[in-house]
Amino acid sequence: MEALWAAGGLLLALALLAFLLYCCYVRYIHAKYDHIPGAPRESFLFGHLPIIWRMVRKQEFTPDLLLQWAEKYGPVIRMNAFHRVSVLIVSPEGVKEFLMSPQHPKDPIVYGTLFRLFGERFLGNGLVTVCNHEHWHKQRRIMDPAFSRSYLIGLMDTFNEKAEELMEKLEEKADGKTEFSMLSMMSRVTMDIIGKVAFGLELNSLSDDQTPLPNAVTKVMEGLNKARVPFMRFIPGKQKFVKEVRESVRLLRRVAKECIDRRREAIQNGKEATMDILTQILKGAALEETRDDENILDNFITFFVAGHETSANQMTFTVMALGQHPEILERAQAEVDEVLGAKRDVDYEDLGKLTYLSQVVLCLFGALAWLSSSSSRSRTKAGAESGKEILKESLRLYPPVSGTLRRLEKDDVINGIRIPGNTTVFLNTYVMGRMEKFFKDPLTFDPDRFSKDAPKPYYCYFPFSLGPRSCIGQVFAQVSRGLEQHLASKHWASSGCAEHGWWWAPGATLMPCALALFCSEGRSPPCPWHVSQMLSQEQPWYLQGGAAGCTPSNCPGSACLNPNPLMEISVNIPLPAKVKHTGMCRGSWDHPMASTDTIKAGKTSAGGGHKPELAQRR
Ligand code: HEM
Repeated sequence: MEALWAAGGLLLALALLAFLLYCCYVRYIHAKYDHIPGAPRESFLFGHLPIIWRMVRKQEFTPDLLLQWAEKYGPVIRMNAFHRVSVLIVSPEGVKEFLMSPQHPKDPIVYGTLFRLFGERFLGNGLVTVCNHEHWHKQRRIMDPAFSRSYLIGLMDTFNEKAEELMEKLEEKADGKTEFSMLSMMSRVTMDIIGKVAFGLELNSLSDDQTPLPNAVTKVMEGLNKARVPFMRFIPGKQKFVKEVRESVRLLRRVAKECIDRRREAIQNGKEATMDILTQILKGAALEETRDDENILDNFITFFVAGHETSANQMTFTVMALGQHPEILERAQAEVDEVLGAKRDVDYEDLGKLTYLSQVVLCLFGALAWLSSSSSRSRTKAGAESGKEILKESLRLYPPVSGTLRRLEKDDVINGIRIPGNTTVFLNTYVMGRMEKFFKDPLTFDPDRFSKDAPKPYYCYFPFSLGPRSCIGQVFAQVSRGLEQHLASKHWASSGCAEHGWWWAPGATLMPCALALFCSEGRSPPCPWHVSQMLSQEQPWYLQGGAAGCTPSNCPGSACLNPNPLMEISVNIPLPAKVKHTGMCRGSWDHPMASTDTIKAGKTSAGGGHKPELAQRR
């Protein structure tokens, strides 16, 4: 017994000693980095983590904290977590240094966490996550031709076809009553397009939302967002979810394998291989000395994940922004009318002329052409002259991928501040895109800031990243650029609340949350925040769409011109019986293209993310 006590005591003493030594190490790290400005640490050990945890708990939007820090402590800002220090850099000099040179690899500590998802191999060593430069370069060189101009010209038919399918779906829904989630529509169309053009798969997720592969991708994205919660995998009550995510990852890899086997067989049987991403992946694999099938599967998943959600989010954000700015919408419409006229399908050559939409590559324009040709809008030159800026501006304020991380291996000096080697460096386009220092009046949506005569935002704007590791799918992403036109021409729009702005779900990518919208011309939009409040209130609520500070007591009755029975349809969650009346005021949102947002955020799988302060800054 005594021996047991002694052993226990010894273990305790050793643990204490280890802890003390660890504290000394943390102290040493603090001393090494404390010359770099940063917010005060909340805790010796946890550093700045408690601030972030608190925000995550309150479902606040963490990139806004970085923005505050950048403005207060920038351009080089220290962030502590245990013995690790990351440095956020918000200077063009720093962005240039870290993104343009292959000398600074992606940070393996951060990207390594995407190798597996809840224990299942996920992105592995695919193109986004691979950190070893040689390995990355070999893969990228082989994939690049799949994104060349000649390849993209060959894809026009597919894009036209998918665009038409989407437009048919939207037309079907546009009866002024039917509710649907715009984000989910965008997600499905981008998934169908990537499936087809990258891997020759007909997913048909736009017409059938029960197809297994798209559902698995959605589940995996949800898992990716939730995986940020520490020890999520081991939390009781989350086991079912974790199991579903793991099964989805396995399903993706299984489908990938079948698809690859089919393609290999076809090639062996002498069939001419389509020049798509899969062919390129296989070509790359064939050049390797040892075949690495797992790496092929990594890339299959990488393209699905990297390609579809980012594009869908960007499309939806842009649609929302256009909904808020009818005058910009009109200019965009004018351009499409002018360039496409009555054409139904769009040629590759047309794309260059749609300057407003910045070298649009994908042919959602096919449908747009048709839609705009049926419109009676007047044709002006204004749109064509100023067009291409909208999407750039949308990506400035709402970049789906907010930033990227690099590893600084040796000491360096940026903006006169010495950064020690072996540090994670964080470059963030969301933060820089919202700083007054780089963009005048940064929270105003103003596409003209990207016009051809305006000063170029060098190294402070990088929604597709910059340099060698920039987005290979940038041109694919332009699929979105037709969609706004369609939405423009059909009076689809979305809205936010003057008080609460848009909802965001910070996750693997930035995604808009309050996205279920339906085409309801002439109807004023309710504010998602107010609807959510209404749902959680005890007393009956009088909903006053979009107006700030609306309460049952101050609802000015007569202002509620538009008692709206459809409100109940437009809210995803069944309204409690106690909601007696849902009138909507004709307030600042009352413009001819008003439509309705409904609540998804905070109550749904989107993860919720709401930050009231955002609104004032939009
Ligand atoms: C609006 C849409 C998109 C945005 C905003 C976007 C943004 C980005 C960003 C910021 C990166 C760098 C990531 C990092 O440094 O960790 C990236 C990389 C990448 N993206 Fe995209 N992307 C979009 C669409 C696409 C599409 C459609 C595809 C595929 C068809 C794609 C495939 C990739 C790949 C493979 C990489 C890794 C490139 C490399 O490291 O060589 N992306 N993207």
